[in-house]
Amino acid sequence: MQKGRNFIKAIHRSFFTPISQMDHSTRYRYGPTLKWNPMVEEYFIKAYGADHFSRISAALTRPSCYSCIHVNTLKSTSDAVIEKLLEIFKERGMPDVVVQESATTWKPDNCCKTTLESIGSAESSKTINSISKCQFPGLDYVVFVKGSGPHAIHYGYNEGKPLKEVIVSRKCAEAVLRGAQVYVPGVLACSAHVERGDAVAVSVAVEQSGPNGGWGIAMTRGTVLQGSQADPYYFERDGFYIGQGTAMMSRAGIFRASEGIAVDMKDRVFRLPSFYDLLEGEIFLQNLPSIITAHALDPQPGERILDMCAAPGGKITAIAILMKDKGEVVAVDRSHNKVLGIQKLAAELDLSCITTYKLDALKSVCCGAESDNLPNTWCSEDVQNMQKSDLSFAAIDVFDEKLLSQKNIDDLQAKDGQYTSKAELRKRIRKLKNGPGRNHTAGGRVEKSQGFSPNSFDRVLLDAPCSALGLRPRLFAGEETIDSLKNHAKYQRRMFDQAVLLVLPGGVIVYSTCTINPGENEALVRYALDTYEFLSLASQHPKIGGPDLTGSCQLPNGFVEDRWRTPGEENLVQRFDPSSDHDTIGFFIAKFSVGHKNI
Ligand SMILES: C[S@@+](CC[C@H](N)C(=O)[O-])C[C@H]1O[C@@H](n2cnc3c(N)ncnc32)[C@H](O)[C@@H]1O
Repeated sequence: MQKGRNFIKAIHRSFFTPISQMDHSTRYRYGPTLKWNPMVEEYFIKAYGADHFSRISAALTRPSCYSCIHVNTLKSTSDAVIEKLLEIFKERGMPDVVVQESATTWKPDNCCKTTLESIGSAESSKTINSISKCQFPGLDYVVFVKGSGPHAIHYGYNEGKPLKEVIVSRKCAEAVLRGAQVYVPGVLACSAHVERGDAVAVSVAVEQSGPNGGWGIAMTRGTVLQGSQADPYYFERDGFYIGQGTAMMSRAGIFRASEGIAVDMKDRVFRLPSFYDLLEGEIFLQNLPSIITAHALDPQPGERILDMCAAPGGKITAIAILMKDKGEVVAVDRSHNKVLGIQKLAAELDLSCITTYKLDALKSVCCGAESDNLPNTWCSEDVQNMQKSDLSFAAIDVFDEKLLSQKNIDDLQAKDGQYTSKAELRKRIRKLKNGPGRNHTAGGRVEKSQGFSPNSFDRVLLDAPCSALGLRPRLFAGEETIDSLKNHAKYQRRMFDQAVLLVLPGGVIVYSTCTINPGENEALVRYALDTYEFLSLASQHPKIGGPDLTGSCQLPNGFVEDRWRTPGEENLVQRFDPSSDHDTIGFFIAKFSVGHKNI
């Protein structure tokens, strides 16, 4: 840790510019550059071309400029929802929200500036939000609410009078950019003498590369900011200001409390209305590509459907709604608490056709009598070993080390009044985060599944755990290495093998990810078609995403070699490009028709 701090200080010194020579007006702005692992960056530049990749990289740092609302058609209609939302916006002091003719999506140009230059110079303007029904065929139950940004914010900097500031963690900042408030655990540093009610500028500390090639944040929670160049990450935070808010606690209070809102955000770089707790059961927020994934599966009422990685449950509930709640929809996830989350969402939406199980998707085929004649690989040691070593694979699943902060440890030690091992503390902190645990959950029970018989589902969705490099907004992307990307791909192929066994001949498999990594997308499709000759790519409706990448990619050092689609097949998949006009997250959908199985 000390080494890292010295390294950061060295960087500070080497870039030191006397304060009088700095142009502070450009410092307090939002114009981040995404950091990648250099090898991964080189791979993506090869795959996309330098210009295209730099557009993708810039788009990832911004949220989509609209919120996408899925209306539960079993309970309501888009028209009714639009009317209710207008009423709610009026009550919230936004009487000028207008209803627009149906929209496809909003081009970023119309609401969010696309280039870093324009981000830096964007003028703050009054937000006129609009609301409209989606125009894509079959998606009239989707409602878009337009937001705006990036806005230049006047933080009130005066020469010689430092701003009161708060530095938040990256995860916290990404949530704030999506419309959240700043909560106490997200605050890393705060100016001296901040009192409740003070206006504070909010910036983010993003991981920096350390001397040993890793990434880290060399800052202790509770750091005092002086508003000078000696402050931690002073130079690195240039262009990483996400808005201004009112401190809801004093500086001391923020670092003493364990929960609550620390800063009530009043002026945000991106203004997107919050839908928290709104019209529960009638609507839920869902990315457009996720909605389209459910359509691509084309589930029919009465069928038996499996979602192998179902939590938090967005796609499986969308599927159940498309099936009019008729049929058998099986939702599995390996996480007990996440399965409870699916149950909660299904109950909220009043869906009764969904059955949930805790199950490791790598073991989803039951290896009983029925499957005795399967090739060894399906239940082999290989698969079991992968499960043991896969903890680091599920990027969006990672345990939040932040919770193991010294303060949390101190609090728990103080409560106990005795020494407790770090492992025990970890367990308890996880409980604090995840709730009381499997045997003490309020209400729902989670059943464990032993797996399912081969050829027992009409359709299977594999919305695979992935590197999540398409999720927006994202302020750092350096954690993924070429090796970790390869591991994701291995894991996904093993899961796909299980999907192939479970689906009936004549059935459908839909594979999707929220990453821009072709090694987890196009390369999986190549693997599937090369391994199983009875699979073929099927066309998808509606088709909104672009074509996939064709050809192959090999780095000069031979590290990555991916074979992708062959020309002619590329239009059968949907690749959602975050830098495209649709302004969605980065996403990939492939749909396979299953012919007569010869395994
Ligand atoms: C991309 S998310 C799925 C999102 C979900 N389909 C939705 O639309 O709400 C991936 C999920 O896979 C789960 N997962 C990861 N590894 C798994 C495994 N081996 N078996 C089952 N689920 C797994 C994670 O817990 C995570 O919830």
